[in-house]
Amino acid sequence: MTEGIRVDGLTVRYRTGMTALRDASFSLPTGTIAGLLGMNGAGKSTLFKALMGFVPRAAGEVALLGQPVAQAIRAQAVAYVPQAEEVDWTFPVLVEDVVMMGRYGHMGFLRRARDADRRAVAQALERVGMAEFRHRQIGELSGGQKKRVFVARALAQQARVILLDEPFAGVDMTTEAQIMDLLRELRAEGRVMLVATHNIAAVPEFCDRVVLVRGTVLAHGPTAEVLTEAALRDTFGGMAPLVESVPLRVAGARA
Ligand SMILES: Nc1ncnc2c1ncn2[C@@H]1O[C@H](COP(=O)(O)OP(=O)(O)OP(=O)(O)O)[C@@H](O)[C@H]1O
Repeated sequence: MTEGIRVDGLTVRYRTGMTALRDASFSLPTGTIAGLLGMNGAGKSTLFKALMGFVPRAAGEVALLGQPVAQAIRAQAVAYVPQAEEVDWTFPVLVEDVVMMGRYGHMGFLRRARDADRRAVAQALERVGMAEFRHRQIGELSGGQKKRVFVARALAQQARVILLDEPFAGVDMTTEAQIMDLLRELRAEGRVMLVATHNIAAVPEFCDRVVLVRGTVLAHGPTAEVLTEAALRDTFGGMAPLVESVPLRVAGARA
C-alpha cells in the first residue's frame, strides 16, 4: 500500500494559546476515500490547514505521498475544496477562471496560461459535467454546481491528495450521488480524499476509512471496524439523534 497521508504526533496551537489538536496521528493509503468526522470545533479545519501547511506545528510530522508536507505542497500534490461559506460568491470570476487557479502552481511567476493549462481546465470541467457553464459567473451557480467547479479546480491542479470540506452540504441527492461517483473514480486512479462531513449516515456508503476527531484523533481505520456506535458517542459527546441513525447503514460494524 502506498502512503497517501501520514500525520504523526501532530499538535497545533494557535496564537491565542488555543491547542486545537494535540498529539494527533493517523495514516491513509492512496486509493482511499476517508471521512473526517467530528463535532463543531473538534479540529477538522485545523487538520486540513495542517495538511496544507497553513498552521505552524507545535509538534509532530505531516507527510503527503511520502514527502514532507512543504515539499508536497510545492509539488502541487494537495488541493482543497472549500466549504461554501468560505467563498465570496459575489467576487466576479468566471467558472473557467476558478478552475484555471488550479494551474497557477504549474505556471511561471507571470501566470500566463499555455495550451496545456487551457486543455487541463477544459478536461477538468468536462469531467465534472460543468463544461457548458464555463463562462458563467461562479456566483450564478447552484450549490452543487459550485462544489463541482472546485473539484474541477483540484483536478486541473492534478492533485493526488484532495481535501473536501462538507462537499454534500446544501446539495440535493442526485448531485450528492454524482459527487460520490466522481470521488470513487478518483479513488480508482489512486488518489486519496479526506472528506469532512456531518452527513454521517452516508459515510459507510462512500468512505472506506474514517478519521474521528475530537481535539485529537480518537480513532481511525476501516469504516466497518471504526465507525461503531460507541466511537460515535465518544466523538460527538453522546448526541443521541446522530448516533441512533447510524447503525442501520453501517454494514458489518460492531455495535
Ligand atoms: N485561527 C484561530 N485562532 C485561534 N483559535 C482557532 C483558530 N481557528 C480555530 N480555532 C479554534 O480551534 C478549535 C478547532 O477549530 P476548527 O476550526 O479546527 O474546528 P472544526 O472541527 O473545523 O469545526 P467546524 O465543524 O465548526 O468547522 C476551536 O476551538 C476553534 O475555536
